[in-house]
Amino acid sequence: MIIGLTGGIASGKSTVSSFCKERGLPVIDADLIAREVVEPDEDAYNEIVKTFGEDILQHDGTIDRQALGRLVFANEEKRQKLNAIVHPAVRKRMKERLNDYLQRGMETVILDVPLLIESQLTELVDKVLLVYVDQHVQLERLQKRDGFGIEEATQRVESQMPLAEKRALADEVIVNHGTKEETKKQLETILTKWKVK
Ligand SMILES: CC(C)(COP(=O)(O)OP(=O)(O)OC[C@H]1O[C@@H](n2cnc3c(N)ncnc32)[C@H](O)[C@@H]1O)[C@@H](O)C(=O)NCCC(=O)NCCS
Ligand SMILES: Nc1ncnc2c1ncn2[C@@H]1O[C@H](COP(=O)(O)OP(=O)(O)OP(=O)(O)O)[C@@H](O)[C@H]1O
Repeated sequence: MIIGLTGGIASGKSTVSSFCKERGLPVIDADLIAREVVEPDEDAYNEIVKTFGEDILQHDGTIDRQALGRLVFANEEKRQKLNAIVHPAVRKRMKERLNDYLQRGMETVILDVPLLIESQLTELVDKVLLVYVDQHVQLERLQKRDGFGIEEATQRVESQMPLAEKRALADEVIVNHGTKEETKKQLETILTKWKVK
């Protein structure tokens, strides 16, 4: 079974995916792959520099993620341009990793993809598991974790489909308002229901 783990920025996906890893389940993390495919020897890196200019580079030539983030989350057209460069490469590498795991005989694989629903990647998965929080909790946790002000945090949250809408498209929902322990219990209940070993 291929499980698509999704949510919104700072909703708690990494928290849930680390519980899955602790339990021995293989997790493919789209955020990590999105970092790999923009390293300096990759095609997407050259496209990004061509599109956004050298101002988004650090002294060592790697992409300054803070600077690029400030640009794209303040401008929808720029965010779409970045998506058009990065997403095909992420999709390709995710499929390769998934095939590797399946060939090695894994019965369950978790795809941790923040934009699973927005990017129509649900076709890759058998079940969609959503990590949900109310928007005020999401904004508070995002500001606390990344040190953003309310304006920057709001821009990032609003660049994604509202979690309330994603809820209707998920097979199961973990509500991540309580303690991390309570979240872990919800995950266990769902995995048991899905007969994941
Ligand atoms: C804009 C970038 C440079 C900011 O980097 P930064 O290190 O600050 O954030 P990071 O990559 O860890 O992402 C944090 C969260 O932001 C959200 N997010 C990232 N990219 C996007 C996007 N294009 N649109 C909406 N939300 C996004 C996701 O919820 C993600 O989990 C980076 O996010 C990026 O290259 N984004 C484009 C690729 C992408 O869509 N990645 C998401 C999964 S494929
Ligand atoms: N149940 C919880 N109670 C309190 N804090 C939490 C809880 N779950 C997650 N957090 C905190 O909220 C922040 C966001 O969680 P996490 O990093 O797991 O989200 P994410 O969905 O993976 O985010 P992103 O999409 O930005 O990568 C983190 O600082 C995390 O420690």
